[in-house]
Amino acid sequence: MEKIIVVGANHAGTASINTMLDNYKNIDVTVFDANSNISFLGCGMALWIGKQIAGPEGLFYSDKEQLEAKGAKVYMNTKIDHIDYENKIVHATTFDGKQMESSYDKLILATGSLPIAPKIPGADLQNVQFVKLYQNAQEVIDKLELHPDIQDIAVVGAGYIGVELAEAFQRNGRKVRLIDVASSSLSSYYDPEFTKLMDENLSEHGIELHYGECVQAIKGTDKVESIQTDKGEYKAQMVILAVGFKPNNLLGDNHLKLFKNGAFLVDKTQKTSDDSVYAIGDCATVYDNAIQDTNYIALATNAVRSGIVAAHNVCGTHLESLGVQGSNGIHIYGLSMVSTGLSLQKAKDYGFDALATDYEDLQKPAFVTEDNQPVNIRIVYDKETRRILGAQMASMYDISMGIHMFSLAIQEKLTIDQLKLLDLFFLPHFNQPYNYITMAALTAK
Ligand SMILES: Cc1cc2nc3c(=O)[nH]c(=O)nc-3n(C[C@H](O)[C@H](O)[C@H](O)COP(=O)(O)OP(=O)(O)OC[C@H]3O[C@@H](n4cnc5c(N)ncnc54)[C@H](O)[C@@H]3O)c2cc1C
Ligand SMILES: NC(=O)c1ccc[n+]([C@@H]2O[C@H](COP(=O)([O-])OP(=O)(O)OC[C@H]3O[C@@H](n4cnc5c(N)ncnc54)[C@H](O)[C@@H]3O)[C@@H](O)[C@H]2O)c1
Repeated sequence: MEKIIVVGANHAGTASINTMLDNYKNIDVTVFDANSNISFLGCGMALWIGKQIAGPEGLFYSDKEQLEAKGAKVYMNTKIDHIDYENKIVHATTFDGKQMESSYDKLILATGSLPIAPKIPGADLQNVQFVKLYQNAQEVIDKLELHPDIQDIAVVGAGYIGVELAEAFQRNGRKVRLIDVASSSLSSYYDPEFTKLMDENLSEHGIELHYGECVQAIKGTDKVESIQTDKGEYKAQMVILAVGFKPNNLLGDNHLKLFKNGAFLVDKTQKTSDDSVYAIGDCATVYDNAIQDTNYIALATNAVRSGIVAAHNVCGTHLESLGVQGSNGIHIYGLSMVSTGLSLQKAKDYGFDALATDYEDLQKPAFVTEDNQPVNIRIVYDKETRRILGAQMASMYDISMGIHMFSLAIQEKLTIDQLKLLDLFFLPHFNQPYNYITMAALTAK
C-alpha cells in the first residue's frame, strides 16, 4: 500500500487529500498541519471585520474530522521540522512537544506562503498585525471590540488584501490610511486607467490614500501610536501589514530546486526535482499561459487545482496542469474589477511588443434604464502574434463572469482577430448587440 504524506492541509493540501481519498483505494494518507484549523477562507476576513458577515462560522469548508472520515490520519498542531529526503522520512514535533517521525513513498508539500515582514523599526509593537490566518482575524476583531480607542488604522500595502481590508476597517467605522510604495493600488494586476477607478472609489468612501510613500518607522511605547513614511507621520493605533506573500520553502533543505523567488520548482504534474516529492499551492510555481513560462502566482484557485493535479499523479494517474493565467477579482463598495493574464504594463515589462484595445459602454442598450451601468474593458495582445495576453474589466455592474472567457482565450492562445467574430449572444436584458467585448476587438489596431 502506497504511503503518502501531505504536509499542510489548507486549500492546496485539502484539495489533494480529498481528491486522493475520493478516487483511490489502497492508499495510506497521513496529514500534518502546524495550525489548529484548516480551510480558512482568508477572503472572508474583510467581510467579517467590515461587518458584512456576522462571524467566521461559514469561512471553513473542511476540518480534521472530515478528512479522517475519508480515511486520512491527520495530525493537527504538528509541525514538520525536517525531511530526510534520502530515507524518505519526515520528522515532526507534535502539539505536546513530542518528537515523531513518519516514512513515505510519496510526499506532497502544501506548506503555502508566509507574509512578507518588511524590516521596519517598531514592527514588533502591539497592534501591528499580519493578516493571513483565522487567528489573525479573530485577534483583530477582538481588539476592535475591546478597544474603541483604536480609531486610526494604517494599512501598509494596497494590493488585494490591503484594499479589501481598507474597505473593511472603514465599514467598521474606523479612520483608514492606505499606504503603498507604488503609485496606485493594485498596480500588479491593473493598468493605471483601471487603478484610478479603484482609487477614486476608495477616496470617495473616506479612505486616505498615501501612495508613493515608503514606511520608515512604526512609533509608540508598547502600543502603536503613529506611523512614519518618507512623506509624513500619521496617527495610528493599529497597523496592518499586507505587503505580499513569499513561498514557504523552509522544508526544501537545499534539496529541492527553487524558482527565482524561492518557490519549489514543479513540472506540469506538480512534481519537484525529487521524483518522490510533489509541491502544490502557494509554496510552488505555476505554468503561466500568458508568458508561456514558469511563474509564481499565489491564489487559492491555483492552490486547489494544483492539489487536484498532484493527487492524481501521486496515485498513478498521469495528469498535467493546463497552466494558469492568474485570473482574479475584487469587489469594493460595489465596484467590481476583474483581470486575467498580463496588464499592458506587465506585458511590456516581460518584453512583449504589446498593444491594448480599450472600450467603454453601457452593459445594456440605453433604453434599458434599470441596473444598467458603464463597463470599462481593456484587452492586451501581442502586436506581432496577435495572441491575447490579458484582459481587465471594471464596472458597478457584475461583470465577473466575463473574465472567465478571457482566461480560456489566453489558455487556448486565441488572437484578438479571432475575438472580433466570436459568437456572443444578444438580449437587451443582458447586453448590447454590439457589446463591449466585440467592439474592443473590432477597434483593435
Ligand atoms: C486575507 C487573505 C485573503 C485572500 N483572498 C483570496 C481570494 O479572494 N481569492 C484567492 O484566490 N486567494 C486569496 N487569498 C490567497 C489564498 O488564501 C492563498 O493563495 C491560499 O491560502 C494558498 O493555499 P495553500 O494551501 O497553498 O497555502 P496556505 O493557505 O498558506 O496553507 C499552508 C498550510 O501549511 C501548513 N504548514 C506550513 N508549514 C508547515 C510545516 N512545516 N508543518 C506542518 N504544516 C505546515 C500551514 O499551517 C497551513 O495550514 C487570500 C489570502 C489572504 C491572506
Ligand atoms: N481577490 C483576490 O483574488 C485576492 C484577495 C486577497 C489576496 N489575494 C492574493 O493573496 C496574495 C497576497 O495578497 P497581498 O495583498 O498581501 O499581496 P499583493 O502582492 O497583492 O500586494 C502587496 C502590495 O504591497 C505593496 N508593498 C510591497 N512592499 C511594500 C512596502 N515596503 N511598503 C508599502 N507597500 C509595499 C506592493 O506595492 C503591493 O501593492 C496575493 O497573491 C494576492 O493575489 C487575492
